[in-house]
Amino acid sequence: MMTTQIQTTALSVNGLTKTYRTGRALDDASFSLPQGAIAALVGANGSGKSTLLSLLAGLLAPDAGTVSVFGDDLGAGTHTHPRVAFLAQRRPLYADMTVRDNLRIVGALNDRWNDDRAREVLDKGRIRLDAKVRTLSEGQRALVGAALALSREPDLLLLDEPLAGLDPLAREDLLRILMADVADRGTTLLMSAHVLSDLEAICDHLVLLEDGCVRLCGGIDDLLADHQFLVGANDVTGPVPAEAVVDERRTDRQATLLVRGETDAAGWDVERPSLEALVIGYLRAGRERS
Ligand SMILES: Nc1ncnc2c1ncn2[C@@H]1O[C@H](COP(=O)(O)OP(=O)(O)OP(=O)(O)O)[C@@H](O)[C@H]1O
Repeated sequence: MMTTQIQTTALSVNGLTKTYRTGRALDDASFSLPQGAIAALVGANGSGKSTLLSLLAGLLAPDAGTVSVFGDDLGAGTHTHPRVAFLAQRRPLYADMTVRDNLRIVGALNDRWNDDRAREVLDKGRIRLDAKVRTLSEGQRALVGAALALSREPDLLLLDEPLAGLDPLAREDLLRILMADVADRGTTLLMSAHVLSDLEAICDHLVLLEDGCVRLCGGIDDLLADHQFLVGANDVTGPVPAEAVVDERRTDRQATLLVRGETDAAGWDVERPSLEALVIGYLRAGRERS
């Protein structure tokens, strides 16, 4: 018997726009993520990633556009949603208090709270409850931040550069804990990152921002299948339509084009991009445009 799987939309963003006094940080951004997606949010410095995450977390009010989380509209002002947790880049913890007191305070502030979940995460990270937060390393603090976020049992977890400043082992610990949550609870993750090699193995969706606009988004397998590198001698001009070319590199001898969609590649060698190469192609093209 055939079964039809109906995909629930975890997050739907439409025309989201935010302007600071310094200028427009997010410009008519639209995308959606299915429930259970593990999505990487990438873009150059200043492209709007933190602004987008703060808007989705309901900590900033948009100038225009809508955000819907599991079908609930967040509305126009600053509204947090009980099914959403946000781990901000600066990991807001009470540094002079113990880990236990941090849990107690954040637990008291949230209706949805599972203290056992926090203790489980801290235990996995070998972090003592009576340790003062200020005595913890960067990696340990990241785990405390993750414990606080995961104990709210979010269905959508937003993470702003969760791996920044962590050594490879601490990154692995944090990713393992996040992935266990995804496996246990089907949590949808959207996390910003600069180092894609960390996320390549675990992410299945990508959202790429360029100057506040969503330049690329979708399932990673589909995006990779829809792009190719065409490599040839520098004098190959080939029948590639200009609008298909995302990025073009030329050295004295060789030309490399990143193209989107099926094109006639006669005269070129065709290579499939890795996720990192695809993202770098878009970022480089974006930098040249700006
Ligand atoms: N509170 C603020 N007031 C004024 N301008 C801001 C504020 N926050 C961000 N910006 C500006 O908005 C733009 C987007 O910034 P944002 O921090 O969202 O980008 P980002 O992609 O997260 O950057 P990074 O990768 O460096 O963390 C930048 O030009 C930044 O200078």
